[in-house]
Amino acid sequence: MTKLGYLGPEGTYSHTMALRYAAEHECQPVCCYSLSSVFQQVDDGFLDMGIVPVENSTEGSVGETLDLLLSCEGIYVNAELLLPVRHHLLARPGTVLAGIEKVYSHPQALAQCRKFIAEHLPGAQLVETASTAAAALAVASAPLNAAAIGSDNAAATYALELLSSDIQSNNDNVTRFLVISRDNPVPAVPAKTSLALAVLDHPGALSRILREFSLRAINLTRIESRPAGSKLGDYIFFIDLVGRVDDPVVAEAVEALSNNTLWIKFLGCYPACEGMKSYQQYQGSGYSNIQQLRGKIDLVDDEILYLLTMRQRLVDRVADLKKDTCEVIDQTREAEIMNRVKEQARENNLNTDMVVKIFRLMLLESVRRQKTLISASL
Ligand SMILES: O=C(O)C(=O)C[C@]1(C(=O)O)C=C[C@@H](O)C=C1
Repeated sequence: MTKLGYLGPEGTYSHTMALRYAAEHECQPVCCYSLSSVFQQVDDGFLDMGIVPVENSTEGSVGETLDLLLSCEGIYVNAELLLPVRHHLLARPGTVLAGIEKVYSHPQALAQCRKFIAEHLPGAQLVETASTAAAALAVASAPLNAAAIGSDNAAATYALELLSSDIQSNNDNVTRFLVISRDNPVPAVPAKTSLALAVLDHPGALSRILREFSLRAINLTRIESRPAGSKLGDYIFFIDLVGRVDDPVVAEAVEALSNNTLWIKFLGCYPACEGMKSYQQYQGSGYSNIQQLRGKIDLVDDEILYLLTMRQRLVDRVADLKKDTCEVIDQTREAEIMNRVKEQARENNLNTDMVVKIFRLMLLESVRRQKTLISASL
């Protein structure tokens, strides 16, 4: 039977997720005692798959999972799963709410149930444990004045009762898990693709990377930075995008990233989870029909207009500096600009006459605008 590793001990939310996945996919959950052990055992072939938490809607990313995804060669993401986090107050049979003096749980779970504790257990001592499962285990052999905060699965695992259900302050608290394995069959659409990349250290590199996606209407559902572990200020970016890795538009964007990246690592392509917003927004991409192409042309036009606006703002600032001399036209600078753009036009196989006309028009407009601004300020 297929073996699925999860971060134990039994009764953790990872265990709950593993049980749910195993029920649907006929596999056997295997308890591991660290995230790196899940990755290592998948890599060694002892486990076929692993299930690992990657982010929580309240607490943010699980950095260790991201680091392991990056450092383990030949391990890919095959699925994403969402688990709504439901905390309950667990206690041994016979315990009553009024008699509880100690509450055990992981610090995050205690924090996430702050309102309930303040209202119903204001005098109780809070005891922090390594996991919600460890809290349930402690309470299973404690006197009847103790309770744990954890899942219904932890209650079942350690023969505890639910004294109060759904005691979390935020009902939208969700943890996202990834299923990892050694192979990565490209799924049917809708799918997501995860990448990690190191951005070159020059101004604008990150914005150019993001532009390659926005120009192609590729929706990024997540971008996360992690320290590269080398020197302070060096970061690695983790990107999740909506689209299959073999979609020509996605492939073209990834190819275009190479000008601004040191390296790119493909982390996996997997079905987009139905609960994710991005899934509902997924329209499909491509270059195959006129609507799709016109949509992309509109995005490029938006970008041109945005850049014209940015250029105009800079020209206005130069006008400010020219107030004293009132000499607006700078022939040397204009020649420099024209030479540069002509060369780039040739390199990019653009009609140089057209590019020259556009830039002449822009420079003419700069001069007109600067003259108006300067005379208005005098
Ligand atoms: O660089 C300058 O001095 C500017 O005023 C900007 C600018 C331009 O639009 O790029 C505008 C007019 C000058 O003749 C040269 C260049």
